[in-house]
Amino acid sequence: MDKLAAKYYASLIEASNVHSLVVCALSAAACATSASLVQLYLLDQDKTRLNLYGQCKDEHTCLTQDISYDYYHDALLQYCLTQNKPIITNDVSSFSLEINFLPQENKSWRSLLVLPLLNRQQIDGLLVCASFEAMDWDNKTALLQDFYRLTFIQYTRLIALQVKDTAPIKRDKESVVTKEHYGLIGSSPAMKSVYSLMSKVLHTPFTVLVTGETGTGKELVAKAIHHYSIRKNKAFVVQNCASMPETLLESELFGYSKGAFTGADKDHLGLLREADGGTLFLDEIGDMPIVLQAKLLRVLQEGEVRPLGSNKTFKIDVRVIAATHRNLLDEIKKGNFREDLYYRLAKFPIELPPLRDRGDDILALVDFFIDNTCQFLGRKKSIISQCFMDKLLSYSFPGNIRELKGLLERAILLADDEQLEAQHLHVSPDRQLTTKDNSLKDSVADYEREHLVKSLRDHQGNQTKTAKQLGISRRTLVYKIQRLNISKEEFSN
Ligand SMILES: Nc1ncnc2c1ncn2[C@@H]1O[C@H](COP(=O)(O)OP(=O)(O)OP(=O)(O)O)[C@@H](O)[C@H]1O
Repeated sequence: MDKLAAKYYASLIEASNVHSLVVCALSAAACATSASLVQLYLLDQDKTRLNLYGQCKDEHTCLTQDISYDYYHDALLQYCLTQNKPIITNDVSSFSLEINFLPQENKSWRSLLVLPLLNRQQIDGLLVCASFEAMDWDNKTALLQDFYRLTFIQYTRLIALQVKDTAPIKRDKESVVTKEHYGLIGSSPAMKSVYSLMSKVLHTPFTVLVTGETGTGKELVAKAIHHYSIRKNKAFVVQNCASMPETLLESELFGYSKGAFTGADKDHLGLLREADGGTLFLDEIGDMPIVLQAKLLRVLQEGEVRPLGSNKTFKIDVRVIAATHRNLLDEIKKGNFREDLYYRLAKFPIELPPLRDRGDDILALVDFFIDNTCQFLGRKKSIISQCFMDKLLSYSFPGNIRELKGLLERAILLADDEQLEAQHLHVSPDRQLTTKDNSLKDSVADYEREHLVKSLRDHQGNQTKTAKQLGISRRTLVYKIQRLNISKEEFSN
């Protein structure tokens, strides 16, 4: 990197948008390491999702289309993020763990470097370098970390500039993150019931069980409960119970003392103690091994934890929020989940509705994600064509909000300009709503049409007043008028 440093540092400083910044950061790493593959992952604002921002493969740099990367299933990446330790090996095949983040190639990957990237003492991302040859990367880590520290400073500056440039963006009322919505987007009746439940449990120490299909926002709700509660200044600790083997999960959760097992060369606090005073979010609780369920129940009942290999117990004050997409009552019947733990966890259940039951929320979410993605990419805000929106609205979203977000990010990247057309939306045809659904859709549309026309008539065609009465934004109203093909004659007296 030394020789190249000047060139890349200069490009870093000169980058005028996030896109060119990422390209520069990837090229610099590829050049410094001579790796065949360089990937840059960044954590999202909430520090829960890892997004693949771009990769440089065989000197070809590109921003990726599959932005969100579900790293919970990659123990290696999780390890680097949680332990803040790089992984360097010249024998990738010796790992017993599956490495899903490296693309399948005809040859086998031989060397791997996974480097945690620090931004003001916090881990904000990971740099992955891989090669088919043996490499000597030990002496590159400090250089790369320094370079990326500067990249983060520049990144923050560019984002701030973008925000300033686009201000004042007047956002729709429903896309504004309001306090009563706890930072979540959506004001459908189904979501309002969720907010009401959240408001009841916020200031209690109750354990909460958040259920709902995958991608409905269970983790986001857990985080909101923490951030709006009196525990907000203490830790919010996340553990996915499906991503680790039983013994590792046990030592992660309960901690261990030095010498408890081979390799335990120092005391390990464990997540329950790390979350003391704060909140522990146990995702995919339905997948927790049954032996650990019994141990967790004991901790919840007694309010104390005993690390592995220790005879001391420690008092803890932790609010546990658990989440699952499984039906725990079914799991109890199958013998996979303890009934006593279920009743302990489900003291206060919150069920999140799937996206298809959230009515107009989809419009607010689309607006929100498009805004965020375009801002991040330094692009003008995308314009949605009618055919794009129609295709979107006739899709059933099995992956819910996460899928919606991914589809929009991909569409924005695929579009050559700011206009989003139907061909930019890659949805599986067998998930388009069926004819049967369509007849229901038509009846709903007929009813909606009638209701809108009446409301518009009542307000002499005044859109602001009509939107206010209907509890939607003016922009949504305009969109609906267009979609339902309502002409002016129909509501003017
Ligand atoms: N109401 C919302 N407003 C804005 N973004 C949301 C909302 N709900 C979910 N999201 C976004 O959708 C994605 C998925 O959310 P999250 O991870 O919380 O879902 P989940 O139900 O926990 O998923 P899984 O079951 O797969 O663990 C995240 O990027 C999250 O930020």
